Amino acid sequence: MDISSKDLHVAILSSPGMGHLIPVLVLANRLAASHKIKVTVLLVTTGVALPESNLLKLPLDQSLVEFIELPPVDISHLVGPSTQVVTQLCIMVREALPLLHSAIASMDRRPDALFVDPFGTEALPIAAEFNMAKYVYVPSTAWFTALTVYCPVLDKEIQGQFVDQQEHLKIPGCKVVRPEDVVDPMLDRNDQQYNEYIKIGKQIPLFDGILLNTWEELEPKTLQAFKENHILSSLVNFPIYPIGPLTRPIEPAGSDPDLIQWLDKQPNESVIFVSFGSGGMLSAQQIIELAWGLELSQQRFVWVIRPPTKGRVDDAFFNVGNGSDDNPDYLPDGFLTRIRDVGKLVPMWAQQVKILSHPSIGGFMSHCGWNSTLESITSDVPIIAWPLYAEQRLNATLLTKELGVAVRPKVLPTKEVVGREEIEKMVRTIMEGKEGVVMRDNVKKLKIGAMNAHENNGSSYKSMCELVMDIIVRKGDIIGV
Ligand SMILES: O=c1ccn([C@@H]2O[C@H](COP(=O)(O)OP(=O)(O)O[C@H]3O[C@H](CO)[C@@H](O)[C@H](O)[C@H]3O)[C@@H](O)[C@H]2O)c(=O)[nH]1
Repeated sequence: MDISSKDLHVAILSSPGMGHLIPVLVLANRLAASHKIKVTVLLVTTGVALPESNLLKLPLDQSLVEFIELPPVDISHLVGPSTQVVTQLCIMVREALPLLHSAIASMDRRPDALFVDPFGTEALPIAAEFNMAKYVYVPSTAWFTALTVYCPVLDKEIQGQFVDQQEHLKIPGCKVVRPEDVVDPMLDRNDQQYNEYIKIGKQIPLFDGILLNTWEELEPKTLQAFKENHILSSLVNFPIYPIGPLTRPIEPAGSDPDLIQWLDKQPNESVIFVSFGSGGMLSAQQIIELAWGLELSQQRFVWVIRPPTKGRVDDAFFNVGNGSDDNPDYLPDGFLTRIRDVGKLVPMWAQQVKILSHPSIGGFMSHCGWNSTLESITSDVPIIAWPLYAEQRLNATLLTKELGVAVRPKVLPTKEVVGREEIEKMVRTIMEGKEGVVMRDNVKKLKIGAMNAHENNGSSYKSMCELVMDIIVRKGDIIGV
């Protein structure tokens, strides 16, 4: 019996958070649409509504993509007010593992492979029990992944906090990491999220391969380092599948037709879009500086606005779906009247891809979540990099220092307030300065490279075919053909 991709069933486990679910849905779509694979997406839920009801309609081929929301997990007895997001995510998925087990056990057609995101690596024994091939899907860069799998080595080599190191962190074969760019879980080695992160780094290499939402031409050096086994030196031929960029399609006609009509009336590349992902929030003082900076720049803008955070900058991560903000009384006096003709505020959540891909958008002030970054690149839009949490400082450094498609503030926005003059300057730089023209040119070249990667002979297309072939071979081994 010959097995083809049409005979395959893949289950994908998504941890909570829009930044995790969206890339999983997009991957599910791709497997179904291009390879006719049946896909079941299993989402770990927390009882909070998703901010976008249309999201689940994303699959192009509803007959091949099934979506299962696992029953909500309650972790309130396991966390406190100071528990960090990464720790919460790991606990949520851990608590959901028995639910995942029952969901798979009750499937009529047992999946041939289980994909998990980095927070789902503890599902490994479930994949083994059900004879499934197992892969980790990291919806981010190869650089971040290298840091994650190499962190257990750095843990042994380096004394003291990573952020206090005088020298850059070295990962064999890869670009160095500046101490100030380390991911959030590496900021404090005494916090539980550091231990969770180390555990993830140790577990990833136990899978059958890693899928990355990047492409060969974007990160050649780091991908080469993986292939030549510099990073995972204990393993021979550990497969890496750079299958990106996978980005969500433009949202269907939706909630804010007035905004799109307004954008239709603006000149090409004249509007800056300001949004900090699904979880990003700013302090009260930073919101005031940002409002002034936008106003002083005299550029048109669309700003996804949320109330000031009372605590952390990632405070909206688990509950953005619950909020509303119709009364932004924290903005400077008279701001709304003064910006009436040039600025639009969208409370809490916007149709980001629809906005970014609109011809009138000429810049994106972004927290540099990797989905937002890819959406910006594939819409030809240069970036003001405003990293807040997770691996976003690494992404901002990649965008500014290596790819030349972004500017960023001199200070880290999580440490100091970025002043209105600097904001004004950055906005003008990308919207009307010479540097902005260069960045726009660079981003257009990146977009062409990204599109080529998905062509029939493109690197990501080939990588995806190799992945599908790997699942077929493993299924063949199991059923003995
Ligand atoms: O108003 C909004 C805000 C966000 N989005 C969408 O939500 C997603 C947000 O994803 P991302 O930009 O990656 O940010 P986060 O939600 O913060 O994502 C988390 O997950 C990413 C993938 O692992 C990491 O790169 C980030 O750092 C991490 O914070 C994107 O598709 C956006 O288009 C909207 O559609 N409307």
